[in-house]
Amino acid sequence: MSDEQSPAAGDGAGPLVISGLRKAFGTKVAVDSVDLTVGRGSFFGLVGPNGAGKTTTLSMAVGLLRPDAGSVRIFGVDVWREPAKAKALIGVLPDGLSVPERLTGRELIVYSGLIRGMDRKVAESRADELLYVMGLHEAERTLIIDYSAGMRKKIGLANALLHAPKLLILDEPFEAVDPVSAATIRTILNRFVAAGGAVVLSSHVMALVELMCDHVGVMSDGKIVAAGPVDQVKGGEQGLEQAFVALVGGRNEGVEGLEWLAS
Ligand SMILES: Nc1ncnc2c1ncn2[C@@H]1O[C@H](COP(=O)(O)OP(=O)(O)OP(=O)(O)O)[C@@H](O)[C@H]1O
Repeated sequence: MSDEQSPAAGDGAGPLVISGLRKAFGTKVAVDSVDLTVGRGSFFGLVGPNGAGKTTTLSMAVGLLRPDAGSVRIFGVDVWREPAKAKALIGVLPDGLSVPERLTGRELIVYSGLIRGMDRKVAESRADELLYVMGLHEAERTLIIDYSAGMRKKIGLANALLHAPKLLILDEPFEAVDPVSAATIRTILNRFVAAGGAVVLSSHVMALVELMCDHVGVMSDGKIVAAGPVDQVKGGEQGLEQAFVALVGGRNEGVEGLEWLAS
């Protein structure tokens, strides 16, 4: 894949360099020879239809799932050779984050800071700030088991930001999040990138990716079928959504059935 994918990507020590990544589950090749490069100050959107391999790719990128082949470097640090060093540099919002349900939101953030070796006072003051900006301060003493889907997303994002990472890897960060909270999260992420951080996010909302991201990678059937600056990937199409459908192929077969639905 060319350095066109993301600015300043050619030095090999950029925020994220994925090379030849592969993962199969039985006979299903979920991720097939994926190369991706994300440069400094870049906002990268990973898009693709259901089952394309986005979550599998991101899980391998952050050291949660071991690849069959290939490598992932975070600022030059190999995720599988030096996992602790690499993980200190990244903030992760995994897909379907499983969190200790019997903790309150505040406890989750503070304990997470302590586990990361943070001073308790620092962890507590960052927890207060993060809970406030995420609009979760009123729910800080509510058990996570009682959080809504959107609240879980936001507490997960707060957790990802806690240790001031340099790269954020976020699987569907806006899913189930209300528009006001989404605007707040967008502001936080834009500030993070403007300050020199890099963000990789997956999303199904093309308008959002087009609005926020400077670079995009399109996955289909385990492969990257297009990657580069958003305008380049859009090509001659009017919007990213049209380009996406053209790249991955629309699917309307069978829709003319279901006559019973209209009866
Ligand atoms: N643990 C697993 N065991 C078996 N198959 C899996 C596993 N995880 C993923 N897969 C398969 O790998 C493929 C890619 O899945 P993945 O979750 O990465 O896709 P995705 O692009 O994130 O999809 P979505 O947009 O629906 O979240 C799918 O065919 C899925 O069924």
